[in-house]
Amino acid sequence: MTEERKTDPASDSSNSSGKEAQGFWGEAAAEALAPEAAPARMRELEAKISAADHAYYVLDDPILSDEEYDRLYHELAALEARFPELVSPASPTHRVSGAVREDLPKVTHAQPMLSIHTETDFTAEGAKAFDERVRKELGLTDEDAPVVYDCELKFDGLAMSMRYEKGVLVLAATRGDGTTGEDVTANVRTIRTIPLKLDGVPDVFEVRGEVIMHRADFHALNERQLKDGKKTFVNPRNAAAGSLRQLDPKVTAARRLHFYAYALGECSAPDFAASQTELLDRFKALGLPVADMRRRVEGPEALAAFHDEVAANRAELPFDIDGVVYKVDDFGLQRELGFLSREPRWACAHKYPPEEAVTVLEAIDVQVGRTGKLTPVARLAPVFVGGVTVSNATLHNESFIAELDLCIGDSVVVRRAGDVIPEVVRVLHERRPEGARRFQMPDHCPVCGSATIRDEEEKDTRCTGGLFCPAQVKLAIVHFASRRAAGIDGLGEKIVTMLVDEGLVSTPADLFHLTHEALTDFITATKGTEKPVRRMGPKAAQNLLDNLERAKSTTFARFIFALGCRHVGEATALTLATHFGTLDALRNATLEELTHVDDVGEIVGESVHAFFKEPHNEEVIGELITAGMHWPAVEKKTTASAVAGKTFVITGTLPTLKRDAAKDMLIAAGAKVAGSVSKKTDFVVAGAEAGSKLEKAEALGVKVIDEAEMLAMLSAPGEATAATEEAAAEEPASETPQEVPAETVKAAEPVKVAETVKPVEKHEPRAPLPEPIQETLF
Ligand SMILES: NC(=O)c1ccc[n+]([C@@H]2O[C@H](COP(=O)([O-])OP(=O)(O)OC[C@H]3O[C@@H](n4cnc5c(N)ncnc54)[C@H](O)[C@@H]3O)[C@@H](O)[C@H]2O)c1
Ligand SMILES: [Zn+2]
Repeated sequence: MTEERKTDPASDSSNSSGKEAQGFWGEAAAEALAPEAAPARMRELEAKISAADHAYYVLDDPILSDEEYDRLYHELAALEARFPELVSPASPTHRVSGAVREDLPKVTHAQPMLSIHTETDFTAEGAKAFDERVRKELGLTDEDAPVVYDCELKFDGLAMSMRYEKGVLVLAATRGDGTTGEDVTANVRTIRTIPLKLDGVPDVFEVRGEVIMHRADFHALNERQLKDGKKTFVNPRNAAAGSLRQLDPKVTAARRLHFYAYALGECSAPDFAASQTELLDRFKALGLPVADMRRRVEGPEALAAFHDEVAANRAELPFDIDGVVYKVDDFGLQRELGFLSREPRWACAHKYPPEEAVTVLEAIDVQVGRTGKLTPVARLAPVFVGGVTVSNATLHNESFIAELDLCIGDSVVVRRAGDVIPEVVRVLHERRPEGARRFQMPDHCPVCGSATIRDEEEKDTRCTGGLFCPAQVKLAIVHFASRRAAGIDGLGEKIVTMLVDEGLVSTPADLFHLTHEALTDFITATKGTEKPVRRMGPKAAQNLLDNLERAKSTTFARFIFALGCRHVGEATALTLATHFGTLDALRNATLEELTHVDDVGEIVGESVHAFFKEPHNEEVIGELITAGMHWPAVEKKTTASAVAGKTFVITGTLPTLKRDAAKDMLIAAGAKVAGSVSKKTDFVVAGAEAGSKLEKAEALGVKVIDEAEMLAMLSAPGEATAATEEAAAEEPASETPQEVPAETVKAAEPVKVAETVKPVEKHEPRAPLPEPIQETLF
């Protein structure tokens, strides 16, 4: 770091480590500078700071982040301390920065408006340093009582002075350069929380405080600006300044500004208040807005405690603050302490680490989530922001990168507020280096190498190797095993995690190769006791194996649903099963054939097509069939029964059928099955102990039937409706298992898969898959 500074004093963007990261900003750089380089560096810093001041105070459109500005400022101040003979009379450190807009009327302040000293140490040491300085100035020793302070929020807005004469608001002015400000009276009158009249105040009464904009209003304003094709504001502080320093009060009125009072300017009653606390209490009693978050305390520990407490509650405030302010409470002591150039000695700002910082985007990595979503992640040159060193930030998706117009190599503004994950919020396009590269989403999954597919609707890119990709395998197996998919009881997330982490299973097909020995094996416990433990108890293991055996006999629709192909919910699985009839027909279907299936459409069609095209998936599907998964042959079209198109609700315990089975039968016959009774319900099938649903049916006059009547209806012919049409209408387009209907089946007994069937060759696309035997019997 030191070396770097020596050889490249102009490098302003390397700001990552060491002393500076703890809040000592540019001072380290100043210490390291060779004396012969000082004059040039100081002139350079003055020019940079002046240019930044102009952009910030006059144009309300900063060209540096606050963190960069403060670092340059502190470097200059430290150089001035080290080389006093080189200090320029026009140095920006000597004046209250700020300037006035030429087209606004000017006001000379009756009393100058000053800045305040900033503590550069963000820790409790900052509070201690201030207290020590105050005690020293006052000549206090350890024997003396602690100093009493008033602690306040440091509002991040712009300072403003309001003059009341005989209780009437006659003038409002911005701080400007401290001596001369801008007359913004007409604009200030539009701020609703500011009283235009005050009762019982001295004849001349100047109230000073901060004009701010709430974060919510700031975001709304920027949205409006975007919509109207106007320039957006960088932060609420600049938006507040831009809104107050306006030629047209109507614009200010529309911007919803707020004001908080914290100081007294000229006042015709010299004894109006004896302390800062009393002043703020009196302001409040007069109806002036005063922030509640303030405290009168004694000694440096209490200052630091206030600093900490406000930090913890900062995110909940509706507006931005950039620190807290400590003020010696007693006005007598304040007078004694006096001023040092542009700053009172009796106050200091104790800031928080900046929430925004500038750094360089070094690379973009891609992570694959549990659902196969590819997420680009920014690899940043480490930067100290929001109190921690940040080197990664999520970039969400390709559109986010496009909207930011972000290239690898760009300088970016990173924001980290509170516990919120760091974000890239802006690109400094004017700093784009030569050779900056655009990012492209990879066309193959970085984890498993399967092809990726772009989902236009959801604006994201996904790995298509759902059955194979290690990033997705846990969720894929949990879904595969879920009740209305393969229906393997006892395979919840916890067991699946264990099986995958222990290396026993890496695809759903591996489940069928689990053995009792492997499941009940002893493993060394990693946490707590060193005693070896069993993976599973013998009984639980046997249950799982039995359930796996049972799950081999399934239906084609359940099988399709279990594969977990994106956008294929239960209803789509049923549609695909009835439309294609066989696994071979489905996996060989062209994109065109798929998108022409009723209720499938383009997005689902593309997803299914990509899924079956991916050799890795095909391999796993082959293994599932070889392992023995089978289903009865599918009857492609059905004659509708009397229940087709009707809506049923099932309630209570039916005498012979499980509710799930009854539901499957109804759906397969083209009925809808709803969860609650409404006017749209055609029939309620009630069993024993039916409760509120039955009452509701009776109240609404919905026909109530029993299981026998339902079965009779199922076997009675109805109008010619295709069963699938109705069922597919309620597509739950999600990845999570919901209610799945079975497809229309022939009442054939499941037959075992022929043992002679060979598994598909690995990685060989379109090699024939082993067929469940019923289908080859056709
Ligand atoms: N990004 C840029 O290019 C750029 C340029 C110039 C200045 N800045 C920022 O502005 C800062 C300097 O601005 P400054 O001179 O106004 O100093 P400051 O904002 O750090 O502190 C002084 C100001 O604090 C405000 N304040 C808020 N709450 C207060 C309270 N309770 N009591 C008293 N005062 C309170 C007042 O407006 C006062 O003028 C820099 O540290 C930098 O962060 C940034
Ligand atoms: Zn993958």
